[in-house]
Amino acid sequence: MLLAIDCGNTNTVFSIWDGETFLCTLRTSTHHARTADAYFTWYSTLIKHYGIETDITEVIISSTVPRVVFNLRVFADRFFDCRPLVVGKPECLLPTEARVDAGTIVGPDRLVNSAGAYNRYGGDLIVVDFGTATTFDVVAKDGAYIGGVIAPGVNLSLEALHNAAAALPHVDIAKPQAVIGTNTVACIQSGIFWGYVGLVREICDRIKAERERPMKIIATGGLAPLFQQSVELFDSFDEDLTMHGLTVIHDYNKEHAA
Ligand SMILES: Nc1ncnc2c1ncn2[C@@H]1O[C@H](COP(=O)(O)OP(=O)(O)O)[C@@H](O)[C@H]1O
Ligand SMILES: CC(C)(COP(=O)(O)O)[C@@H](O)C(=O)NCCC(=O)O
Ligand SMILES: [K+]
Repeated sequence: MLLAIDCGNTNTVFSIWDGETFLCTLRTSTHHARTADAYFTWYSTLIKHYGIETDITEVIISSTVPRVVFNLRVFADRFFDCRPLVVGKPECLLPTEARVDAGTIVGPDRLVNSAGAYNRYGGDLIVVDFGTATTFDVVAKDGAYIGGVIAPGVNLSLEALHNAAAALPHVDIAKPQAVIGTNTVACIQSGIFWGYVGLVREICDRIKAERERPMKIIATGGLAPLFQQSVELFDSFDEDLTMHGLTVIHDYNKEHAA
């Protein structure tokens, strides 16, 4: 069985893949100082709680936070006696190319999303991931990641308003009743919600115009459905796209191992 780990700047997600389905998905906050022992304590408690029979023999990691990789490597080695595959490291082969400026280190989550999306939907895609940052990954006809867009994440924008303006409270994102807010919370929700609808639409339209072709828009990340329910922004919402991408990259490396 494969343990796939997707470490973002906010959350770290573990999923167990038995070759056909994800048996479970566990989520913890990302914290670089968490030790291998602490990961295992958390992990084994939840596995026991859910009563899942596991036999982890392989681990694959994608991390947008380089500092956490060391402890995750020790975790894989100590508790599963295996050397994890780390996306972005030279020994981890990718099924598709990244055609970007020389010297650019693309976020591994974006390479994984591109590989997962190409496998499920084919080429000519825009993958929108609502994480700490909101990323747009452009996938060419042949599956190559050819660049994209990085915008501040929804929650990050809400936090930035609260942190910088003394009179603005912390607000959770929600679809506002109207565009014109008649109280402070409604005003902030409107600014972020409708601002993001505009941001996503404008960026996707401009990418399509720049590429001069129709493209499918695939959304992932917990906040995508919130946007989709009010306006048609995406062609598909794919909750486990990053995890799927990790299994695709894992399979590719098994097939092509020397
Ligand atoms: N279903 C959801 N509803 C509301 N907020 C969510 C949901 N899923 C994730 N978030 C929030 O969205 C932000 C990004 O989360 P996540 O996708 O886990 O980011 P990352 O991959 O960068 O760690 C975080 O602030 C998180 O709390
Ligand atoms: C853009 C990101 C911060 C998004 O990370 P996330 O929101 O998933 O935590 C990450 O993909 C990253 O650090 N990228 C490096 C630069 C690049 O992709 O071009
Ligand atoms: K992510």
